[in-house]
Amino acid sequence: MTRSIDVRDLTMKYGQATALDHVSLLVEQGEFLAILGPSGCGKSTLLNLIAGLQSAVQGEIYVGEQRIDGLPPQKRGIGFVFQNYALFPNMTVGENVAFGLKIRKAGGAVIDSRVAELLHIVNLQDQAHKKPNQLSGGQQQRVALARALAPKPDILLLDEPLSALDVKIRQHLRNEIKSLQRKLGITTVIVTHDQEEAFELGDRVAVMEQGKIVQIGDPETIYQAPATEFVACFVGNINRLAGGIKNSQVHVAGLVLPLPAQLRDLPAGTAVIALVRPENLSVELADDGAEGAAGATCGTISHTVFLGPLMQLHIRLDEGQTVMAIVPQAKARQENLTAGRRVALRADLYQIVRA
Ligand SMILES: Nc1ncnc2c1ncn2[C@@H]1O[C@H](COP(=O)(O)OP(=O)(O)OP(=O)(O)O)[C@@H](O)[C@H]1O
Repeated sequence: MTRSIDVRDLTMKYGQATALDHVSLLVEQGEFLAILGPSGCGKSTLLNLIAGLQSAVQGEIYVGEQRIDGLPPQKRGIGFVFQNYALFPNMTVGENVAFGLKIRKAGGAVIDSRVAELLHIVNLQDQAHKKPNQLSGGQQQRVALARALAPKPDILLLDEPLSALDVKIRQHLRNEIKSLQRKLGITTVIVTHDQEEAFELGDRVAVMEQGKIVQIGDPETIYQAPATEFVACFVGNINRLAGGIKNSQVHVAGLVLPLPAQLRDLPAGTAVIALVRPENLSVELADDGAEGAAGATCGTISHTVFLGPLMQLHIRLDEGQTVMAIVPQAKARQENLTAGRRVALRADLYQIVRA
C-alpha cells in the first residue's frame, strides 16, 4: 500500500556547510512530486535522507503514520533509482530484479513470478538472462526501476534517473515512468534539474534554492506565478525589466503598468522589476502611427532565432533595455518580423517584484 511522506523541519550539514535548511514537505499518498533546483541546492541530500542513506542533524521523517528516520534503509519500505543505474554488473537482469526479494527471504516461486511480472511491466521480458552491460542505457534504467519496485515499496524515490540518457530515450522513458506511476498509484518523488522533466512528471513541483524549498505548487502556478525572482528565472526564460514606482504606477522600459496590491504601500521612487515571459509580450509592427501608442513600448528587432514552430525576437527598446519575445513562426512570416523592423510591445502577463 502506498503512503504519504511527511518531512518535518529537516536540517543537514556537511561540516559547517548547511545542505538542507529547515525543510518541511508533505507528499500526499499517490502523488508524484518533482523536486527541481540547480546543482548543489540540496535535492539529492533530501532524497538520501528520506531513503536513509544519510542522516540529518535535526528533523523528523514520517511515512504514513510511522516515523522512519531512525530506521535502516531496508526497513523503510522505499524503492530507490539512481542516475547511474547502479545495477550489479555480475548478476543477470533477472537476478538484479530479484535482489530485493531475496534479501527479504521471499520464496523461490514468489520471486520468479514477481520478477516475470516486473520485467513485463517495464517491457524487458525477453532480457532476463542478459547482463546489464549487454543492455542500452534506457534498458538498464528500466531494470533499475523494476528492481526498485519488486519488493512492493510504499514509496518510490528517483534521483535524476534519466539524466545519463540521450534526449529521445529520455522522453520515451519519461512517458513510461509517468504512466507506470499512475497505474501503480505509488507515492513518488523525483529529483531533477530539468524544468521540462519536472513539469511533465510532477503533479506538483517543489523548487529548491540553497537548501530550502522556496515554492511548491502545480507546474502552471510555478511558471505563471513564481513566488520569487529566483523561481521565475530558474523555470523557463524571462525578461527582467528594471524601472520604478511613479504616481502609484509601475514605470518600466517605457511601459506603464498598474501597481500590484502587495506593493501598494511602497513610496514613489522605489525601484522595481517587471518579470515578463517572452511569450507574454505581444508584438505588433510599429508604423509611425503606432509609436507611443497607449500601453505599448517601442523598439527595433536586432536579430531573430529560428526555433521551428516559434521565432525568437531580440528587441532593443528605444528606452535602452533589450527584451526577448517569442511569436509563432506563422506570425513572424506573415508580418515579416525580421531584423531592423520597428515593433510595439505590450506586456500581457507579468509580475512586479522589488528590485
Ligand atoms: N559528501 C559531501 N561533503 C561535503 N559537502 C557535500 C557532500 N555532498 C554534498 N555536499 C554539498 O551539499 C550541498 C547539497 O548537495 P546535493 O548533492 O544534495 O545537491 P544537489 O542539488 O543534489 O546537486 P546536484 O544536482 O549537483 O546533484 C552542495 O553544496 C554540495 O556541495
